[in-house]
Amino acid sequence: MSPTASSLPDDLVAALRRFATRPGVVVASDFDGCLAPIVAHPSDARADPAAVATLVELAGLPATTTAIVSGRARADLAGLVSLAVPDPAGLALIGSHGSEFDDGFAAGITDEQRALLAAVTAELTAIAHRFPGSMVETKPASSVLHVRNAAPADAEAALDEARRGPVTRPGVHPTEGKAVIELAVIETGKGHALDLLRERAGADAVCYLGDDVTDENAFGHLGADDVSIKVGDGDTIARYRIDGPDLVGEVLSLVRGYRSSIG
Ligand SMILES: O=P(O)(O)OC[C@H]1O[C@H](O[C@H]2O[C@H](CO)[C@@H](O)[C@H](O)[C@H]2O)[C@H](O)[C@@H](O)[C@@H]1O
Repeated sequence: MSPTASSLPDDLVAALRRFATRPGVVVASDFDGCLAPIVAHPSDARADPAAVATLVELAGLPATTTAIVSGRARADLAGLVSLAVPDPAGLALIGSHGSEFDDGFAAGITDEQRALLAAVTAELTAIAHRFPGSMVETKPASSVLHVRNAAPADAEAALDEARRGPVTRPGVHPTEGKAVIELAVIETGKGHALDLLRERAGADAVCYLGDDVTDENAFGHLGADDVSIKVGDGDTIARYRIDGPDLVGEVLSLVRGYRSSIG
């Protein structure tokens, strides 16, 4: 298949062409805000089926590893991905901000951490009850206070209560994202997940797309031969930027086109 004209920036197209001709590659993307547009309720997020299908097709090419690296719990991520492509064979799904691989947790959870998570979840739930529109999402090693559907003043007050309360507990690792504050009881990092994918595949280069604060950690693990792409607005250390999730499918499709056309 030969790549066609693109609405992507010229320098990004050139970088993707160089990337696709490397002997071994990893192509990975964040989920929310990249493969799936941001929506009001986490359970309503839907990935672009064509973009996910392209990742699956890429995974079928020689020396090509593909992955979705998400902040979501892996089981939640797997459920949403299967709505787009029922059998995403070959596509690695990594949840909990890079900690939850197909083969289980990179780091185990101790009884002490489990107790801390229960306490933190109870505190966030109490905060959510006081601020209408807020809600708590639970994951295997973290809990998230969502304030996207709260009035602006309530949203800020809820986040402040979390920052002054459960965030200060020893052993809690807070991350702020898009209308959320997430409290984990283990250290997470999407960059570490990319390092593992690169190492396991013996890859020469990695291409990663991300839109949120936790994706900056992933971008920080990429080097000169890699392609880092920020999706949407906001400060970033990524080398390239595209306007929004609508263009993610185009990036993946271009890589597939270039990579399928090499001998
Ligand atoms: O790493 P990602 O795949 O981007 O996951 C990051 C978080 O995504 C979800 O929350 C975000 O998307 C929701 C649906 O569009 C939106 O309502 C929320 O405001 C966003 O923060 C997910 O719920 C979190 O668990 C992920 O950590």
